[in-house]
Amino acid sequence: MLQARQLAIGYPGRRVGAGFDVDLDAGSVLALLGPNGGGKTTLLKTLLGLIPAQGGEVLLEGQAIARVPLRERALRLAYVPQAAATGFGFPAREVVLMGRTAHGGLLARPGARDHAVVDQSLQRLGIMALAERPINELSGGERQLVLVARALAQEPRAVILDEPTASLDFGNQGRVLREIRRLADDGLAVLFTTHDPNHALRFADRVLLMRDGATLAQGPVAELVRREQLQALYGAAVEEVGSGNGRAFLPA
Ligand SMILES: Nc1ncnc2c1ncn2[C@@H]1O[C@H](COP(=O)(O)OP(=O)(O)OP(=O)(O)O)[C@@H](O)[C@H]1O
Repeated sequence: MLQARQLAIGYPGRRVGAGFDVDLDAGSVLALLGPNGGGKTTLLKTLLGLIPAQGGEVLLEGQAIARVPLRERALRLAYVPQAAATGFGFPAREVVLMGRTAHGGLLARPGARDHAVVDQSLQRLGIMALAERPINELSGGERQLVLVARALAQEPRAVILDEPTASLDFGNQGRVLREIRRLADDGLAVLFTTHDPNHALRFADRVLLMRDGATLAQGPVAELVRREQLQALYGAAVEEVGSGNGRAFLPA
C-alpha cells in the first residue's frame, strides 16, 4: 500500500534521520515507538508527502507520492495529526464532513451518502453528542476523537495517526485503539505512533523502533516489544509484569 525505501527525513538545513525502510500493508497495523524528538512525526509527514524526502523514495501503491495528485492522495491516505488547538469554531460535524471533500467534485454539495458516512463515523467514536459543538470549545481528548472520526469519514485505504491516544482517558484510549484494529481487520493499512509500548503490544502486528534518527529494529510485535529492546530504545529501565498474553511493561 505504502512503501518507503532508504528514506532520509528532515527539514531544510536539518537532517533528522536516514535509512528508513517502511512497508504499510493492507490489513496490518504498524506501530512506531521511540524517544521524544527522535523523528517520529517527521517520518510520518514524509510518508504522507507533506514534507519532501531528503533522500530515498515513498511509493503510494507503487507510484512516487510526490507525483500522486492531492485529491488522489486524500482518497487513499488519511492523516490524524496530534490534536492541536484551533482558532476556528466549526461544529464537530462539519470538521468530520471535511473528510468527505475528496469524494465530491470541486464545490460539490455533500450528498445523502456523505452525511450518512459522517453520522456513522461519529457513532463509531461515540461522539454523536458532540456533533453540534464548536471544535474550539472541545477538550483536547474530545478534539482527538473528532479528528479520528474525520479520518474514518474519508474512507481511505491507509490511515496514519500521530499519537492518537495522547490526550485520551483510559476508556477512550481503548475505544480508539479498538477502532484502529478494526480498520486493519477491514483491510486498511494502519500506522500509529505511541509512547505506550503496551498499545503496540496489544493492537499492532509489527513495530518499528526508532532512535536517534535511525531504525533500531523492525519486526513482529511479539519479537520486539520485549524488556531488553525497550530498555535499549528508551535508554531507561523497564519492568515487565504478567506473562504470556497478559504481559505488560511499566517504566521502572
Ligand atoms: N519544522 C521543523 N523545522 C526544523 N526542525 C524541526 C521541525 N519540526 C521538528 N523539528 C526537529 O526534528 C526533530 C524530530 O522531531 P519530531 O517531531 O519528528 O520528533 P518525535 O519523535 O515526533 O518527538 P515526540 O515524541 O516528542 O513527539 C527534533 O529535533 C525537532 O526539534
